[in-house]
Order: sequence, then structure tokens, then C-alpha cells
Amino acid sequence: MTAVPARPRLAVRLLDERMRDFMPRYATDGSAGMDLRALLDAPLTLAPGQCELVPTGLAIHIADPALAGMILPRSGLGHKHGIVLGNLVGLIDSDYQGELMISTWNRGNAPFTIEPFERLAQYVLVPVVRAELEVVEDFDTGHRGTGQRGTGGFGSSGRH
Ligand SMILES: O=c1ccn([C@H]2C[C@H](O)[C@@H](COP(=O)(O)OP(=O)(O)OP(=O)(O)O)O2)c(=O)[nH]1
Ligand SMILES: [Mg+2]
Repeated sequence: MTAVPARPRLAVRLLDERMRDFMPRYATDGSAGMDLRALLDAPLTLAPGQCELVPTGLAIHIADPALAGMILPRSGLGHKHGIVLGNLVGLIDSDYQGELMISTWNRGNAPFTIEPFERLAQYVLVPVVRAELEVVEDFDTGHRGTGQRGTGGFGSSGRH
């Protein structure tokens, strides 16, 4: 068994008091994400192809640059109803202190109605390694033997 890392504590601001009853939480002990709910005063119907920015009523300040948040679709909504994210994935910077917004896209063929406080997407906290870029004239090719990728990409290894 590996040691279970401590859970980082993240500061959350409730931008709407109603969110106090709808705080994101891990549904099970093994859940990777916490569901984010739609802060809506009334149901919102998205026509096929329509994309709207849906507020969550929450601001989470991650603060630690070695962490980031990701907003991901819920698989049930995405697969069964075509409700995914207009930006495909939302990346939340550690220094972002504004409201978490869900770009909600109906990529399906039928209208879909989002109910107020419905769980619309999920928030996953991920580790981040920040790099420094160093300009070089060429890459070190000393260990680029056969079986190495080199510059091949975009299907260069075939399909099967
Ligand atoms: O689904 C998302 C994606 C982003 N954000 C917020 C948090 C993130 O830190 C900020 C900026 O996101 P990003 O850098 O992806 O967008 P941008 O278009 O590059 O905007 P900016 O110029 O503000 O960086 O917007 C959300 O609330 N929801
Ligand atoms: Mg940006």
C-alpha cells in the first residue's frame, strides 16, 4: 500500500448563499472529481449546437502553483445527452480567484434542459509541473537509435 497523500485544503468562496447547500463533494471515497452544479434561477434549455457559459456560484483559489483544477464533462450527460464542454476541458489556474464557469455545449441533436443546481460537470484537482524553456540549436541525438520516435508523429506508427 502506498501512503495516501494529505488532501490539500482549498479556499472556496460562495458567491451565492444558495450554494451552501450544494457544496461540491466527492461522491465516493474513490471519486477523482467533485461535481459542479449549475447556478441557475430557472431551467435553461440548450438547443442543439448551442453553447452557454453557466455559472457555478463558487470561486476556488487553489493558490499552490503545483496544482491546477480541471473541469471535465460528466460521462452520463456527455454520452447520453450530448452535454459536454464548449472548451472541451476547462483548465483552472492556481492563481484564478474568479467564479468557476462551465462552458456548456449541447453537441447533440435534441434540446436539453439544465435544471437549477443540477450537477453539470466535474472538478478535478491535478498536480502540475511548471517548466523552464531553454532555447537550443538541436536536440541531443546521442540516444536516438532505431525504435525511437524522432520527429515522427501524427500517425507515423500506423493504425494497427
Ligand atoms: O472552463 C473554464 C475554463 C477557465 N475558467 C477560468 C479559470 C482559468 O484560470 C481562467 C482562464 O482560463 P484559460 O487560460 O483557459 O482561458 P483564456 O482564454 O486563455 O483566458 P485568459 O486570457 O484569462 O487566460 O478562466 C473557467 O472558469 N472555466
Ligand atoms: Mg489563458
